[in-house]
Amino acid sequence: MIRCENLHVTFNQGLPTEKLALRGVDLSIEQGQFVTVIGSNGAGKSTLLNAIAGDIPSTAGKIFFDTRDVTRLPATARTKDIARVFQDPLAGTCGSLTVEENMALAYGRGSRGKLSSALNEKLRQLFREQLSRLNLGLENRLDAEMGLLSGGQRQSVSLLMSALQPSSILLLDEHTAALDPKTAALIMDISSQIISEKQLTVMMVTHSMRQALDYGDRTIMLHEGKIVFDLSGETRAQCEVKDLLDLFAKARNDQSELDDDKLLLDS
Ligand SMILES: Nc1ncnc2c1ncn2[C@@H]1O[C@H](COP(=O)(O)OP(=O)(O)OP(=O)(O)O)[C@@H](O)[C@H]1O
Repeated sequence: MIRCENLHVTFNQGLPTEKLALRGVDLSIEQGQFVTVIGSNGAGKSTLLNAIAGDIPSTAGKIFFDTRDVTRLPATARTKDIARVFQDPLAGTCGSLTVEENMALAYGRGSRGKLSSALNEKLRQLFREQLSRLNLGLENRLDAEMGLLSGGQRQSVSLLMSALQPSSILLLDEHTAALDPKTAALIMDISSQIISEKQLTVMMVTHSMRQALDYGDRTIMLHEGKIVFDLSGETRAQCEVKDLLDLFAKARNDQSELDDDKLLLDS
């Protein structure tokens, strides 16, 4: 379970550039729940994920994993709970290491110096099995340098790597946004399989309203650092993309700006 209580994040506090990115987020996500997170540019979506992962310190409020108060724990102390996949395929993997070395790191086999000895045939077989799920032929390219793979291939490996970790929380930050539609669909398909196999607690940021409604069991919308609505159950099941846009317009009380908003992308 993830619980945020009155979470605040302020950047550049006390400076002319001060920015209140999160302004009192209260959110409780049950174990195994899959929450899609939407909101316009600058609404605070990535900041919320970063604060939960411990990459950004909170200015006020608390964060709990189950009953553990992790608010003051650094990101390194949260990695056993959290796996992440980012928008940028380069962000989650190391380009100068091979596919199997990257996967071994995710598997928790230590530093590069120890990688070759840690990589045994049993582990390679596991990696091959995982990679074959992608149908991209990567199971035959374990020794290829990650930097030589395409963005989509690299993102696919990042996703599989997230599943090799023993974590219970998966944070997806627009992880299909940089991919072509076919690869994006493949990644979403594999994401769904991994999430249900491992019964993960998931937060997925997306700019696609369609994706926000088609995946998961709850949708929250952030606006100016606050949750402006929270949909689940029958209300969400009945909700269409147009209804989401209407709700958003009401929350912002500013219909006119919607036309320019990236949220209108409905891919
Ligand atoms: N490191 C930082 N320093 C200063 N301001 C920041 C920093 N990171 C984010 N911000 C600001 O905080 C606000 C929230 O940013 P955030 O990246 O969380 O938005 P977002 O909802 O993820 O937007 P997008 O959809 O554009 O990625 C924005 O105004 C942003 O400019």
